[in-house]
Amino acid sequence: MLKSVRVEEAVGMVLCQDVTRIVPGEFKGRAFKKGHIISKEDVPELLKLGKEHIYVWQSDPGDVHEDDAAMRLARAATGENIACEEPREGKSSLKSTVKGLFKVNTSLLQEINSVEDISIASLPGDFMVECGQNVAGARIIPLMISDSKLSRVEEMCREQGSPFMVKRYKRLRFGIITTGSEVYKGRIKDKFGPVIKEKLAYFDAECLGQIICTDDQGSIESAIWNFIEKKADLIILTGGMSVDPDDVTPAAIRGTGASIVTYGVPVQPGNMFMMAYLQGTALMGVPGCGMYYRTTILDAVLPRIFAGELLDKSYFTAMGEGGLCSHCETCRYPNCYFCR
Ligand SMILES: Nc1nc2c(c(=O)[nH]1)N[C@H]1C(S)=C(S)[C@@H](COP(=O)(O)OP(=O)(O)OC[C@H]3O[C@@H](n4cnc5c(N)ncnc54)[C@H](O)[C@@H]3O)O[C@H]1N2
Ligand code: MOO
Repeated sequence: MLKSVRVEEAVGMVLCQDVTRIVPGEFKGRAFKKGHIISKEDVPELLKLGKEHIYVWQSDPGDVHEDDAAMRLARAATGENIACEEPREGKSSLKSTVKGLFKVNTSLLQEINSVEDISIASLPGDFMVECGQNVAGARIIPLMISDSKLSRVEEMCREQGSPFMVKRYKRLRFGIITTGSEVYKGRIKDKFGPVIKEKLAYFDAECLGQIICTDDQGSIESAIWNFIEKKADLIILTGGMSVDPDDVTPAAIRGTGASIVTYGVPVQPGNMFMMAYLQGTALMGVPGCGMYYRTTILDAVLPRIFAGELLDKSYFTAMGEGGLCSHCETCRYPNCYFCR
């Protein structure tokens, strides 16, 4: 239990929170550390900081102090490939121990945060994270909490698992099929292949090659089968995705008998994107915008493919809200709302 006492009477007692000193333009920080045993010399200092009364700790078996509580919360919430740190100022940070895709059990996190005085804030789910990146912070609303509330949270996590985990990216094999008579016939230089290769380099993927096809359905289908035989996990087809008579890429994908997840997504740039699966291989038809804009639908989809997830139609339909890129002067994706 916390008890307020006059500073003059607090000598020998344990300070229950950090005491902050602010001198404008000079200093802002901790003057006294939580846990400090107050001495006679501290009394005038505390009075100068404007503290005539302070909280001291009076032990009560039903209460847990904020640091211990933060640690218990963080431990309960820590899932696969996540580590939690010793609390500082009543907060324990959860960090990813790998590069990968951060996943959140949204309903569980909401249930946890519905317990009074509990607060866990995290990155949004399906966020690409680096090794060592902060993914969540756990703290209680100060300065102490009843053991029963913490136990409730621990029980939820025992029953439903942790609300957070990070999925490591798999090492996938991919092929690129570049379509367009202008590229095939050498009228222009291919600019799409390098963009795709650069995006995939982030995931440390293995490139099985690039096939350049003219706008002919049969040739594109053969190129798809070529990569299927080479056991590609992922085939990316570029160009020919929209409305001209020469745009035959969607027809070629359908022509292989692949099952189509979607043709068209509520995302700009990326409207004319196609996603399909053929014998377990993911096929992606990427429209011309994927070559032009820094961030498109492809950047939202790739991390989930590399995390080993199977994508369905509802994943794409949910992208409408937040699917409109603002084309910021400096793109900070994934630190933005796009495709969440
Ligand atoms: N009336 C409509 N017009 C457009 C629509 C629509 O719905 N109705 N959709 C638009 C969208 S969205 C996109 S994105 C673009 C492009 O779609 P495509 O994937 O069909 O792109 P292409 O026509 O094949 O090429 C567009 C442009 O880019 C050049 N290109 C293509 N591939 C390469 C490459 N590998 N290297 C260099 N340059 C390349 C190509 O020469 C064209 O200039 O359609 C909108 N239009
Ligand atoms: O497929 Mo287009 O992507 O929206 O510019």
